[in-house]
Amino acid sequence: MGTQLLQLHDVSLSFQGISALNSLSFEVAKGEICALIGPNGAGKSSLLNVINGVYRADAGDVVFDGVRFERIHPYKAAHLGIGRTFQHNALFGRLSVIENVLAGLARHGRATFVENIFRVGRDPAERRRFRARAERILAFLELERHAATVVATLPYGVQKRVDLARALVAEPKLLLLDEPMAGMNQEEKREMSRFVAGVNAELGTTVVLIEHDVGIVMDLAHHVVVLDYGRKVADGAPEDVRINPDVIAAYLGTVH
Ligand SMILES: Nc1ncnc2c1ncn2[C@@H]1O[C@H](COP(=O)(O)OP(=O)(O)OP(=O)(O)O)[C@@H](O)[C@H]1O
Repeated sequence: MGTQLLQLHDVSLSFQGISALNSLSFEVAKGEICALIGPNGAGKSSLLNVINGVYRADAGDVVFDGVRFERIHPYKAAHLGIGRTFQHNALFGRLSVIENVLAGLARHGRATFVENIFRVGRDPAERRRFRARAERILAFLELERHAATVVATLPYGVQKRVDLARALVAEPKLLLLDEPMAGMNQEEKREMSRFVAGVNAELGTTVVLIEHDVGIVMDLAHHVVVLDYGRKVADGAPEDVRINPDVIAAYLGTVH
């Protein structure tokens, strides 16, 4: 798929002497969907946290869109074009869907988050532009009819899509999704997969996602990286990774 958008070189990270990532290297090509899989505690979330600056690696470096860094502040990562959703719901439950989506632009404008959502920002042109962006993303994710709905009243699967909208409204080049389908039933998972595939194909966003459901991963991802105890055990096309004996031993045989 052409050039690399993200490269990790020998990244290591440990917590109080316990290794979470062990000299990990891999690359993500521009325009692909890359899935990170591996048993619980393998280091998947830690890896996303290093890429977007929540954690600082002990060693190694990251190159994103031609910019090399050993450490990066999460604000800077967002400005460079790295978007993120979290494993646990980080939405504002009492605010509406559009207010939550506007919160995804808080780091990108001149007005503060509160000014934006309550429409009292300093710059009316910016406010209009942000609202138009939020409305476009809601339409793309088929959330328009929920725009004014308080998030906490929506079904879980729809809330996860609002979380996706909030990450996407900033128009990231790279979208990091931490278990976007966790806790969903099969129908919700299929629906979410369809939206992630649509974001990738139609908006051109490169995606790195963590997902435990191997069936979903095999259908959705172009590229799969398998971690075990902070090390990479496989890296390749889904059809090759699926038959790799190390993967079967490390992951596919593990019950979650
Ligand atoms: N903030 C932290 N403080 C201490 N240890 C941590 C911290 N974050 C992660 N770890 C440890 O690092 C290792 C990797 O954890 P991580 O959450 O990255 O794995 P994971 O593959 O995302 O797991 P899961 O599938 O359960 O989310 C684990 O041993 C975990 O206990």
